Amino acid sequence: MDYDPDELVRVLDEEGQVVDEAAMPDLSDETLVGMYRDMRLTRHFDQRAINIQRQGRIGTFASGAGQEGAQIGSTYALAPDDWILYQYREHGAVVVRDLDAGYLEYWMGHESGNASLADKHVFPLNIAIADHLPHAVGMAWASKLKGDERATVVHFGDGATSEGDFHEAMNFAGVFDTPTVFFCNNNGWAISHPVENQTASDTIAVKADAYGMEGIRVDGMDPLACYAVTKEAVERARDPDEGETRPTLIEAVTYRFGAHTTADDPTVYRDDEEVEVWKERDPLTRFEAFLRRTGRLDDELDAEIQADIEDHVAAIIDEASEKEADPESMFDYAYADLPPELERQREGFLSMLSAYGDEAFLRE
Ligand SMILES: Cc1ncc(C[n+]2csc(CCOP(=O)(O)OP(=O)(O)O)c2C)c(N)n1
Repeated sequence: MDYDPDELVRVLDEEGQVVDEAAMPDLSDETLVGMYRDMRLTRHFDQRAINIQRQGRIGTFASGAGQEGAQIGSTYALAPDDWILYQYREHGAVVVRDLDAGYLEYWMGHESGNASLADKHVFPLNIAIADHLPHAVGMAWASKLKGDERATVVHFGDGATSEGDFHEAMNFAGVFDTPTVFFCNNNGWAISHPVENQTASDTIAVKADAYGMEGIRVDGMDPLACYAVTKEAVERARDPDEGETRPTLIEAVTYRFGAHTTADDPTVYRDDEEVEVWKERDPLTRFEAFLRRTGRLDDELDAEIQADIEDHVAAIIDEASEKEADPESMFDYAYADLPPELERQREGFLSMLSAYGDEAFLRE
């Protein structure tokens, strides 16, 4: 699937010029600069997380670099108590709801990290692809039944659209008119599979037709366009005047600049030239150019923002690093009662730990 700007909803082009004045969201200067700060914070967090993974302080990390415009633009369009369910790469959505040490704890192997998002109306991270889509529809259905006028936004990748859960969730949402915003981050790849391997449809957005809902294809590298289409989708979800709620499928055409995770090497399946072409469309660079051109950002403010986000990320890394890892806890959260085979593995693991300490991890 190509990136053809003429076929996407856009507000800004690659140079940060406004290409569609009518679509320009009505946002204060403070909010626009806030969006930029959150995008930079997300990119910086991402880089630091990869660094500390390399130092052995995180198990595996999924970089979201390149996708900040889609994540932050869409999340700014929500009310603070709208629900967010995300996959594992959309750190920007968490950043908008306030990034703290708890989030990093998840990546450092502490179950407490998952629970840290509950009071931010963010569900725990979801590794099992597309499993969270039916949950998102259920959550939205609950809002509809309660009449609390909350929308539920669910993030997933292009690969997730090949799962049965995607189709079941879309079907249920269409039939029961749940206030769900399906936000597909089409970053071109599902690990080593290009999006062309996922579907024979022309686009992902077109699938909305089959389920009787609106489908929108937006430039995922343009935070303002992502804001605008999500705002519209969220309004359609709430519809307070009519008391009717409607779901929407948004396809944000974006790109993952880095590896699938720190356990992956993308050079074996995709060309460096492709990455370079997409880097020209970097959402951060274009948004920065827009803010500078319109007099909302200068070197002084930029340096202030950079210093502030560096301090913030350093502080949460220090705080999260103080927590002692508890390797035994890896057996704790999948089953209420461990099946005999896992119980046996747990016993074996504990006796290795007591005999060899941390060396136990290095033994065959
Ligand atoms: C149900 C399930 N099947 C397979 C996997 C292995 N897996 C992990 S990530 C991934 C690719 C997902 O791609 P996509 O949905 O496009 O999201 P992206 O990683 O590109 O953000 C797969 C197949 C999994 N985690 N869950």
